[in-house]
Amino acid sequence: MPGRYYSKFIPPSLSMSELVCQKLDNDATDLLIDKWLERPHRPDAYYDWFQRVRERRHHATTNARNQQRLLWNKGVFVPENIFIRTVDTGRLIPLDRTWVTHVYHHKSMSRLNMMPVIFSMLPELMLLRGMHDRGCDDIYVIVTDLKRQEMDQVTEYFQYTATMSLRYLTAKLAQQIDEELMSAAGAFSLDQLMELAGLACAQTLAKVYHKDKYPRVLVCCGPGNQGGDGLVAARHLGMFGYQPTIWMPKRLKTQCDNMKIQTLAPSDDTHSLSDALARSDVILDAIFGFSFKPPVRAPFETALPLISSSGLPIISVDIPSGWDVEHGNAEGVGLNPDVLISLTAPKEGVRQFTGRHFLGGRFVPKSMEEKFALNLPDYPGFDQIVELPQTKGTNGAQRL
Ligand SMILES: NC(=O)C1=CN([C@@H]2O[C@H](COP(=O)(O)OP(=O)(O)OC[C@H]3O[C@@H](n4cnc5c(N)ncnc54)[C@H](O)[C@@H]3O)[C@@H](O)[C@H]2O)[C@H](O)CC1
Ligand SMILES: [K+]
Repeated sequence: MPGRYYSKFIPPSLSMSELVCQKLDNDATDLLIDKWLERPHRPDAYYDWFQRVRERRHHATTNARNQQRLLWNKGVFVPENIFIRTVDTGRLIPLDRTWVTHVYHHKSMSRLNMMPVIFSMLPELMLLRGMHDRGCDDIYVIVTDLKRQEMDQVTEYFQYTATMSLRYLTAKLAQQIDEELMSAAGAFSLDQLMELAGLACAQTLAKVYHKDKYPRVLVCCGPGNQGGDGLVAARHLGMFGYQPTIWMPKRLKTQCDNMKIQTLAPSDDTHSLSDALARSDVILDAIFGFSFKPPVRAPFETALPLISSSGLPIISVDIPSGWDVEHGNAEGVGLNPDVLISLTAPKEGVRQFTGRHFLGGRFVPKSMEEKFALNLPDYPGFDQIVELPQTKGTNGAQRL
């Protein structure tokens, strides 16, 4: 992993490591298991359970079901050098952190007292075994070739994320922070904030959708400040070499006109939107932000389904339009974007968002970050955006 970037909010993942995956045959697996069983221990429920796991494995392979595999690379096979991978993400997790984050939560382990073996590998393997019982017979054990110092860094990452996590904002808190940014505590003007927010949106789009393949960006702007973010983003996208078109049923903005960015005539019908969708490669959804209150009103109640049915990739600003700021897409009327760029801090409603998730709004003073316990991630280098880990929806077990 040397030289590869990860931080407290960008977890180390399989793609960052140079694993040599190896599939063990049954004899080799047995040898390894026997070696573990030789480790000093008192025979207990874990020992029995692991024996049963072994038997089941033999039974499974005899019946030509999925093979059990241990995967590792050339690293030295010692507990300090071992990560496991969770079944539902592609993350690598050091064993000691796994104990905290997963063992306690696994139903099948609840009847056992786990404390005596907290530092042992065995329950981890059983845990994995138990987790995989539902879907497959593989045990994924990944031995890395990380140096001690790198292991410490990764462990530090997990310790950090176990104790701190990014705060998700309610609508009220988002509004309060917004106001505070424009009070003496932040001393920003609305235009300044919007400029930085719009730049972050444009950077996110450019990072995910390259201009050679997705030159025609349809920027859909709503009636509030988020619509302003969209206009700023359109201007930056124009500067970056994209060909933005603005759909903004409520008002016009001179800067974009000056740049000859095509703006569809404001209108409450959605014909112009339908036409524009047919001529676009990607959509920037800057319709509703944290002041949205359902249900969706005209003309957006027609516009959102039109946008969804276009099949074009969508990047949403702050919250996918149509989602309740705190309860998400419970009503099912909102857009389902591929990418989300949250501003300042993610909103409660997007906890379940499974696409690529970026954070922008690199303008929050440290004092405000601490006051509101936002636990913001570090922005890399001079970027206006930082990508957050995807919350769920990827199955690491299938990705290796
Ligand atoms: N600090 C920051 O993070 C900054 C974020 N910015 C962006 O501003 C929006 C919030 O702006 P606001 O003007 O408060 O609200 P909206 O953009 O969400 O728009 C409200 C707008 O929409 C209308 N509306 C509300 N509900 C409905 C509905 N059901 N149907 C139709 N229309 C509806 C309402 O009447 C208003 O006109 C935030 O999300 C960020 O994107 C700032 O740019 C900079 C600081
Ligand atoms: K939005």
